[in-house]
Amino acid sequence: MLYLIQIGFFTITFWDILDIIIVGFLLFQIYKLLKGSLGFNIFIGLVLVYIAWRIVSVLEMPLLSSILGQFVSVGMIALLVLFQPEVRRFLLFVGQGSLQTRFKFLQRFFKQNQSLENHNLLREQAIQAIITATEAMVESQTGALMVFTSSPNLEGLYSSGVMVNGDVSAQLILSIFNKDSPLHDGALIIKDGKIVAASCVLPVSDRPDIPQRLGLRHRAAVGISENTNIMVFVISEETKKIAYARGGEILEDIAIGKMRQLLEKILFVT
Ligand SMILES: Nc1ncnc2c1ncn2[C@@H]1O[C@H](COP(=O)(O)OP(=O)(O)OP(=O)(O)O)[C@@H](O)[C@H]1O
Repeated sequence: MLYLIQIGFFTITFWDILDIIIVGFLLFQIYKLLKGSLGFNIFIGLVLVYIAWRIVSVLEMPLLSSILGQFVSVGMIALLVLFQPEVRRFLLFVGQGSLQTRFKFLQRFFKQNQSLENHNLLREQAIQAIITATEAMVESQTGALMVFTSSPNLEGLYSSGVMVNGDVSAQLILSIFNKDSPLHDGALIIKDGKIVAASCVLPVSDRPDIPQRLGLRHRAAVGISENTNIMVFVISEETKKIAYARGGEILEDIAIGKMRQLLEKILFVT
């Protein structure tokens, strides 16, 4: 036996301490459950009877001890009957607590996996939507300017256009760049996989080395990509070619497969 304190015949062991802590915890939980209810007074009454029984037992008063003893043992059954709803609540609380802790890790693991799967699915859908819209615009010789960013400091740019705040879909992109749409002029801005704004005016690059054949749409793509981490795709209305601008440089006439590869690299990568 592991003795912690021993004063003459009076000894306290480690198990006594643990016993007191557990009983204290259980009494506190019962107090929390019954606080404010009528059952609280009954509970206090029963606790007092129990304490009295323990005292008379220690003092070796047999008659009183056996009466109170009977009362306490019948009292246990009465307690269960009287506090049936509270006991149920208590057991539910104990069971729920331990189950929750046990499964918390698994829940977190599955949640993380699920959100990663959702993220990848959304990303794949967004890339496919942009590719589908691009193919359709190339086919119909529709000019387009699409800006991709994750920078939070572009408010100035949005203010020149119209806020959209929509999910990326081929239909939405095609409707925006449709020649009859009031939003077709200017740039579409996609931030973190969302279409944030359309019809935005971009700063035009004045670099002298940009080929003369490239007009304002391409120069605006180069302009916004200079000194920023912004990537831009341009679809030429005139030549039906796709161009890609980044870091102030422009790659003309990229294949649709190359565009998909670039989108996979830049579009809300985790
Ligand atoms: N500063 C700008 N910001 C955003 N979009 C612009 C800007 N300047 C021009 N554009 C867009 O470019 C269109 C004009 O394109 P323009 O023909 O001059 O350019 P381009 O580079 O030759 O393109 P394309 O090959 O499609 O003709 C405008 O209708 C407008 O939609």
